[in-house]
Amino acid sequence: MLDLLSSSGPEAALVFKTALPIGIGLASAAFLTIKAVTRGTPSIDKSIPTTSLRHGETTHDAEYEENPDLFVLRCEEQYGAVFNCYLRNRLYTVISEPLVREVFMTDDLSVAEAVDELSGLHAQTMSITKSRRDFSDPAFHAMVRDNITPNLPLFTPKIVECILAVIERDLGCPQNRKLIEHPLLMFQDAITSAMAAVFMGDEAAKDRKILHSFIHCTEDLARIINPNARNNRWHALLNKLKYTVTSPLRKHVQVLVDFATPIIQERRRQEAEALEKGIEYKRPLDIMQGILDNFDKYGVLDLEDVCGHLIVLVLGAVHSTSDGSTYLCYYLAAFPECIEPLYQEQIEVLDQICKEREEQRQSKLVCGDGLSVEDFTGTNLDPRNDRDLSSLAVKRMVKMDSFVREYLRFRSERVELAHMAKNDVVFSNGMIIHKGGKVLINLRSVHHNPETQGDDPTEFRPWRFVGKGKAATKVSTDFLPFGMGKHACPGRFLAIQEIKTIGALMVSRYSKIEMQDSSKRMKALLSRIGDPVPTGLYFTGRCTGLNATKSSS
Ligand code: HEM
Repeated sequence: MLDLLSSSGPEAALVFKTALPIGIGLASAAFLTIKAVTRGTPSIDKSIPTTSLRHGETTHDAEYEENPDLFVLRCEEQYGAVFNCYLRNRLYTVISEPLVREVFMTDDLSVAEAVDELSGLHAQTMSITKSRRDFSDPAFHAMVRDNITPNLPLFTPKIVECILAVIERDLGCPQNRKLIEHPLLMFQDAITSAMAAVFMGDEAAKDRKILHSFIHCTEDLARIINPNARNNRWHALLNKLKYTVTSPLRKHVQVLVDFATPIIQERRRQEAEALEKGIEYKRPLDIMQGILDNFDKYGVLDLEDVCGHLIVLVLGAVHSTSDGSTYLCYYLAAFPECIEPLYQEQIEVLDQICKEREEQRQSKLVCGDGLSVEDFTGTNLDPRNDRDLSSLAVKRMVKMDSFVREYLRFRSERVELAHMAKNDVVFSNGMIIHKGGKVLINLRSVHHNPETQGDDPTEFRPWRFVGKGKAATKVSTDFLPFGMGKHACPGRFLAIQEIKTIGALMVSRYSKIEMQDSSKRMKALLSRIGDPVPTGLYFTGRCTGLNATKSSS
C-alpha cells in the first residue's frame, strides 16, 4: 500500500522540498538563460519554400490575423502542401493534406515538446509532481485512459447532478429572458464541479477550496498558453524560471493533499473493517482512488505525488472542456433553428429508453424476477431513473453529437497543433524537418476539405455527420481538435460527454438562447480558446421541458 505522505523519492524531489528556494533557483535561472541564448537555430530543408512577406512586414502574423483563410489559401496556391512561414515569433513549416497523417504517426514529432518550447509547460508539470514528470510522460495518458473512459457510464449521474446544480443556481428557468454576462464563468463552475467529482469523489465537488484550486490553477495555464503572450520571445523562458524557482502551482497541490488525506485515511479504515468482517469493500469511484490502487503501475510516490498528477490533469481538462461547453451555447444562439430538433431528439431518445426499460422489467417479471414493478426500486431498472440523462441516452443523441462535432470543426483554428522535432524526420515526399524544427498543421486543408467533409465545407451544417459513422470522439485525418495517433487526447470521451450533457440540459430547459450583442456573432463563433468571451447570452426558460430530463440523485 502506498504511504500517504512519504519522505522518500528521487533526489530532485527532496531537494525541491527543502533547500531549493534561493541557491538552486539562481543556478537554474542562470542555466536556463544561457541555454535560451545559446540555443542554435535548427537547419532548414532548402526544398521547402518560404512564404513571401507583405511589404514592410517582418512576420506573417498580421496577414494571418486579418484573414486566416485567405492567408492559407494564398500559401497553398503559391507553394502547395508545404511551406514555411513566420508566425508567433517563430519559423514554422506548415504541413497540409495529404501529409498530415505522417506528422501524427511520427514519434519524433511531439505536441508536448512544441507547447513546452512556446510556454515552458514541462517546468510547470515537473514542479508539482514529486516524481518530476513532464507533460509528455505516458503516465498522464494512462491515468485518463484506464480510470475515466471505462467508467463513463458510472460517472454520468454525478456529472449531470453537478452541472445541473450550477445551472439551477445561476439560471433557474426564467419566464422572461435572463442575461448571463459571462457564460464562461457559469460553465466553468459547472464543469469544475463535475471534474472534481470524477477526479476526487463526491465530497470534492462541494468543497470550496478544491473548486477554487481547480479553477485557479487552470487560469494560470490559460495565461501560460495564451496565444498573445506566446508571441513574446521571453514568454517560455520566464515561465521556466518562474516554475523552477517558485512554482505558484504548489499551493494548489497542497490544497488537494489537505483535502484528500483524511478522506483516504477513512477509506482505508473502511476497507480494513470490511476485510475483517469478510464483506466486500465497495471501492469509491474516482481517479484519485484508481491511481492509488495502481501506484506501482503509474510510478507515483505518495499521495502528494498523486495530487500533483491530478493538478496536471486538471490543467488539461477543465479549461478546454469549460470553453467547449460555453461555445456550444454560442452556436445554439447563432443557429436557433437547431434548438427544437435537438429537443425533439432528446424526447424521442428518452421515450425509447423508457420503453426498453419497461420491456426489460416486464420480461423479468414473466421469469419470476419480482412480483411487481415496485420490486425494481433501488435496482438498475428503477422506474424513477427511466428518464435520466444517462450515458446511453447521451450516446444515442446523434443530432447533438453531429452538432458538437460540426462546431468543433467549424471553429477550429486554420493553422494549429504545433509539433517539434525531437530528431530529424524524413517525410514520404523526401522533405526533412530537422531536429528542433517546428511544424504546424494546416487545419484548413483538413477541416475544409470537400472530399472528406462533404458539400459546403466552409458552412456550418449542424447535421453534417448524422448517419455518417463519425462521432465527435472519433479522431482521424478528417477531424483533429483532439489530435490523432497514439497521443490523441485520452480525455475526449469525458469532454464530449460533458459538452453533450450541457447541450442536452440547455435545449430541454431553454427554448431560446440569444447573444446579448448580435453584432459579435461571427467573432463569437470563431473565437479561440483563451480569447475573452465577446458577448453575454440571454436564456429564456422552457416551462414545460423540465421533466424531459432529470438527473439521478
Ligand atoms: C474539449 C476538451 C479538450 C480538447 C479540445 C483537448 C485537446 C487535446 C489535444 C489537441 C491534445 C494533443 C493531442 C496530440 O498530441 O496529438 C490533447 C492531449 C491530452 N489531453 Fe486533451 N483535450 C480536451 C479535454 C481533455 C480532458 C477532459 C482530459 C483529462 C481528463 C484531457 C487530457 C489530455 C492528456 C493527458 C493529453 C496528453 C496525451 C498524450 O500526450 O498522450 N484532455 N488534448
